[in-house]
Amino acid sequence: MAAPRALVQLTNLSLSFHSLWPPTPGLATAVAVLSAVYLLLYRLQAVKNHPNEPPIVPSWFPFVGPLLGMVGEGGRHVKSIGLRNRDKPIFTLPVPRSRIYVVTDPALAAAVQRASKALSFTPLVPDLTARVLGIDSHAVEVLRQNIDEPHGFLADMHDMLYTYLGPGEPLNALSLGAARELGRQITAHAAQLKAPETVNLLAWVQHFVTTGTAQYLYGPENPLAKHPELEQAFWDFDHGLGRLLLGIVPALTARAPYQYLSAGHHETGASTIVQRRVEIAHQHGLSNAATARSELSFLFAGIVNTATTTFWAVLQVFARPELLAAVRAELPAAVVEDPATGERRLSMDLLKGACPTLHAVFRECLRVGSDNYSTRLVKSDTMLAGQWHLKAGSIVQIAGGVIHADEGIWGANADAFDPTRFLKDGESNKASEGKVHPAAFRAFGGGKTLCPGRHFATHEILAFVAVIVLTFDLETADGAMRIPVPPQEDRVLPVHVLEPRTDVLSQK
Ligand code: HEM
Repeated sequence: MAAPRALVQLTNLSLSFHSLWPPTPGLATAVAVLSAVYLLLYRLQAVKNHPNEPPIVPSWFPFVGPLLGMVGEGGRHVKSIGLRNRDKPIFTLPVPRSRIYVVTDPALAAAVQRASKALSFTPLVPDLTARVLGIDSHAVEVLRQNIDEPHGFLADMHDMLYTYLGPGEPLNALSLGAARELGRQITAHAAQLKAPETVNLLAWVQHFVTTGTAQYLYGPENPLAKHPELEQAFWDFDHGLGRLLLGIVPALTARAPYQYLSAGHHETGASTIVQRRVEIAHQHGLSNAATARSELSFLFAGIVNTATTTFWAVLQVFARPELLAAVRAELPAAVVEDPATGERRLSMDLLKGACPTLHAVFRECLRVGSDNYSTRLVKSDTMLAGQWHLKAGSIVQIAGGVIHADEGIWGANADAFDPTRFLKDGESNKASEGKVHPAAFRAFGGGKTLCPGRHFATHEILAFVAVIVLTFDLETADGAMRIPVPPQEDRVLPVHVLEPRTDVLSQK
């Protein structure tokens, strides 16, 4: 016999329920079994693997709850669990047949970074790369060889990147190339402006950074210059990355980068760092097709964080007249004049030291906007900081978003945008006075995976924001007095600095 349906009638806002009670015997049994299974799973998830395992935060949906939460709410899900459990420097989220250990304390984050032999990101790279970039099985095998040993593909690439992007001549040359290219694009754009122009600020900045980065990294024959439609495809890829990581949509194609490599354009027009990357890929036996896909990850690393951080820095400065005035007042100290030609140009060397407010804005944008997770696989059972037992095969995530929002670290105004916290004479200058743990600033990750591009990104972004601030005035498209700053869209996997939840339309 079919169970009677519950009927809800809505009449003049009064509700009349026809109850399922008394239940049929079949329904009652099903409910009893489901309840028992639920209670069992709920209790099971709270059972520790080891007495010293970090405290377990149970999920309302045992085991799969954290994964469902990440699919539905992105990084915000784990961040909100972390913020509700501030008393726990590390906690455990049980997931099917594994554990996720979430670290929310800077000192423990530093301990994770130090334990790089047992806690490593690299074993996760081959599968993630295959999922996101669609590289062939031979390339995946190459990535798997000598993981965490010298002379594997990943180790060689890692060492080369840290050498070429560390302080020194190659970094200076690349920074200068980037600043010149972005400066050239902005100047050309400003020169053709006859009347105020209304733009979507994020898209506007993204355009310059995308085409500029492709140009200075890969040269004039770069795929984006040859196929302008790829610019939108690149950002579609970016916005689909969360789903690619979760394996939800099929991998992309990389035909244009393949054509670029096959024609040998990297040998003639690309930056030295890209030439070295292609060399290493070929030395390890990667085909041009796999190398082309692998390069997409470098283009991605070079573009997305830079574009989004530049957007926030420009917006935050123009949204606060007093901040705009302060930044404009300090910029002349970074401008040098060529005595021979009288030509005035920004000095990359002077920019960071001579413009502390601009530098503080940059760092505060990253603190507020970066919810990234530094992820590690537990390769063998590990006692972290002599206190916490981490089980082999589990995942450790350092929750940047929780650490960046911690009032205990940043002060009572942790949720506010306040660049003075990074200024020596600032009002809330805990950070600049060295009272903040060095591992609390998570925007560039840390330890072995610390972003190799951080020096370069700092030069590039400071120079780019400086050029925009010196070249344009910005006002809202609707003529409102103040430029509003929208909240961040945090319901995504935070694969890079968060974008705004709503568009910012402004007039230049
Ligand atoms: C504001 C700009 C940038 C931010 C916020 C940023 C942030 C990050 C973060 C959080 C990671 C992962 C760290 C971890 O897992 O612990 C990373 C990795 C990386 N970044 Fe950046 N990045 C920026 C700009 C750049 C630029 C401009 C480049 C290159 C030109 C670059 C190249 C890389 C590379 C190659 C990796 C992977 C390193 C590895 O796995 O060994 N980044 N970055």
